[in-house]
Order: sequence, then structure tokens, then C-alpha cells
Amino acid sequence: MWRPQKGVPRTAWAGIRAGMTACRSKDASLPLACCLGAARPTERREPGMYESRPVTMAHQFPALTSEQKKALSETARRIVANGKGILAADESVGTMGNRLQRIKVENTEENRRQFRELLFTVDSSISQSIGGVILFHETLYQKDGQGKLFRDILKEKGIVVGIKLDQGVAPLAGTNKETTVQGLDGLSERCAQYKKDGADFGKWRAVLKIDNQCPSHLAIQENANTLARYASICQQNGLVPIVEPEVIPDGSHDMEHCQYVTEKVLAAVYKALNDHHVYLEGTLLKPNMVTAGHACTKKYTPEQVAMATVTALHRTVPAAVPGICFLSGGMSEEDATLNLNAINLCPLPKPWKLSFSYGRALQASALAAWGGKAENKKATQEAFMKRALANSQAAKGQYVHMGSSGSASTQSLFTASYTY
Ligand SMILES: O=P(O)(O)OC[C@@]1(O)O[C@H](CO)[C@@H](O)[C@@H]1O
Repeated sequence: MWRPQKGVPRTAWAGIRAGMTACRSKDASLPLACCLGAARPTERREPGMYESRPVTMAHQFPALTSEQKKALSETARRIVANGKGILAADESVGTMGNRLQRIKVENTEENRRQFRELLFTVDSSISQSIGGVILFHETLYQKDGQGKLFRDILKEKGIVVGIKLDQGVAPLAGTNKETTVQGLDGLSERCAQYKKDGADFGKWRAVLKIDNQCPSHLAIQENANTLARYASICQQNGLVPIVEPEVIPDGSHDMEHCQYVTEKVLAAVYKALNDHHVYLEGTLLKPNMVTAGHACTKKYTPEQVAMATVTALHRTVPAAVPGICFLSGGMSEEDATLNLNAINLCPLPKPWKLSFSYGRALQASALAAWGGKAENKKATQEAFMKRALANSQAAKGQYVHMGSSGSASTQSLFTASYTY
């Protein structure tokens, strides 16, 4: 119950009450306006109204203007709108080399370009399933066979262009082979340049592992703080940060232990993001799903994975975050889709869009179909479109597994110690 308090004019309370009611009303524009710090239309700011209250810290040194916040939150929401997700095509040269080696194709710049051209030049209906594509530095400046920049091809399809910003991992001495992430030095300058060159979001992957004494307090805190510093720098330069704290699936731990660790990691990440004044509405989270370790003998259903995953997120990720786009972490293409579908059907509150930002689970069938041969263009693009559509359906909880998936789509894509 709202009760007038001594020293506060009655009309002021009426204004506050009206403002709160308006914020709870069905007018969708109001909550956003409130989050951006705009005065509520019905609120009367009378002299003396806030006299007895402390000035809030956020308004003393605002990190972003209302316009910057609006642009960031619009971009973030656009990427995950209506069942859309992200194609993570940001494999570094070395990681792409491992992928190409599997199909016996040499890891040259031209071969990497050719495969990515096939992905980016699929039919423009792809934009109903893919809202954003993450690129590696080299790819942002590559062109198709006709000389058109990849980034322009994507933008013309209405797809938001992203860029991988971390520069790989470095050891944390005195730990059980744990790591931190490199790339903060000069990051602001790189972000400014990438923004000029057409990128509107960034990605930074931190790696945490489950093992004896791992993840350590140091690894959790260091990676959370580094992710938050990166996110703050991105936002200052107009890029939506994708925050990726990956708990990798190496090990024989069960799903319950993965849930425990994932919650600890995510809680630390959101504390650090808050400490660094990161505007959550202008971010996206890219976490692991909660699964058992790769070597665990106990098997779990997609519904069990979904319940553990949404429970962990529900306990740690604020509702202000517009979207959570899972990584595929070595799951087969089909498992990644089935788990995402189950996550969207999970009967727990889900205030965020729950979608995908898959690398391996969107490209494995396409890579196998391509095999480095130009004549396989049609098969390659069909395979990619098929996975993109399946994951878009899963992001809406509408995927129906037909039972006859190709062999590539059910093969495990696990790579041990996937730290680059
Ligand atoms: O786990 P996945 O879905 O294959 O890839 C997830 C991912 O973050 O890890 C890779 C290595 O950084 C990136 O290419 C990709 O964006």
C-alpha cells in the first residue's frame, strides 16, 4: 500500500503512484523509457520532492547517454527478434584449420573465404532465422567472387554484423591450467575502427573448466571482471557486447555439478557487469547449456538439460537482458537443436529470448557437404539453411524432430580442451 509520508507533499505521492502504475501498464514504450532514465509522462517533479533522498550514483557519472542506450538496446533486440539467432562464423585461423582438416581441405585464406561466401550468399530468406553473424577480423574485410564485401552482403539481408574481439586465452599461473582472456589493451581503438567498418556487436569468449580445484575463485573473478571491462568498452564505442563465459564440457562430472558451477560463474559475471556500469538492456549473453561432462556415463534427456539450464539462468541472469544465445559446445547439430527447443518449452519463467549463437552446430553438415568443391554449392547452402531453420523453430519451441537427420547432424562435434 502507498501511504503518504511526513514531509512529502500529497501531490508528489500521487505523481509517483501514477508513474508506477503507468510503468506497470500495457504501454510497451513506457518501461523502456523508464529504463533509459526518461521522466515518466505522468510524474510531477515538484521542488523538494526528492530532498530527503540520496542522489543515486548512476546519475552522478552516467556511462551512456539515453541515445546510446536506445541504439544498443535496439540492436540487441533486433538480433534475437522473432526466433532469430546468431551464426558464429568467427573461427580464428587456427580453429578454422581444424575444421578444414576434418574435410581434408587446406587451411588457406582463399579456402576460408570460399566456404564463408557460400554461407553468406544463401537465399535472403535466411534473415528470418539469422539475426546476426559473428565474423573474424580477416572475414570482415573479405569479398565475394564479384568483389562485394561480405559485411555489405549480410547488411543488405538485414543481418547485423558482429566481430570477435578477444585475442585468445593466456595461462593463470598457480592454477590447474586455468586461463584468462587477452585483448583489453587497445580494445577501445579496435572497437571504434570496427564500428566504422560496419560492425554493430562484439563477442568475447572466456573459458572456465570443471576439474580438480576448478574453476577456482581466481579464474571466476578474473574472467568475470575481464568480460565486464570488455562489455563496458564495447558499449562506449556503440557495439553491443556478447558476453560469453563458457564452462567447457570436458570431464566426467554430472549435470548437477555443471549447474552448480554455471550458476557460480554467471552470478560473478552479472556482479562484475553491474560493478562496471554495463547497460544490461544493450547486451546479449552467450552461455553454455547445463549438460553433463563429455565423459559422464549418465545420460540426460533434453527436458532435463532444459530444466537445469533455465533454473541456472533464472537464478542468475537479470530480466533486463534481452536475449540469451547459447553456444553449441561440441553437441551434435541435432542435440543442440533439440535442447534449445526443450529450453523454450521449459515451464519456468523465461523473461529473455532464448536463442542460439552456434558455430559447429550450424556449420558441420554444410562443411561436410562442401568438401572444398565448388560443384557442391547447392548442397552446402541447403545443409546450412536446414540447420538455421531448425534452430529458429527451436528458438520458438516449435521444432519437430523428423527422425531422419543426415549422419553429419547427429555426430558429436566435441573437441577436447576447446580453448582455441
Ligand atoms: O561451441 P560452438 O557453437 O561451436 O562455438 C562457439 C564459439 O564461441 O566458440 C568458437 C571458438 O571461439 C567460436 O567460433 C564460436 O563463436
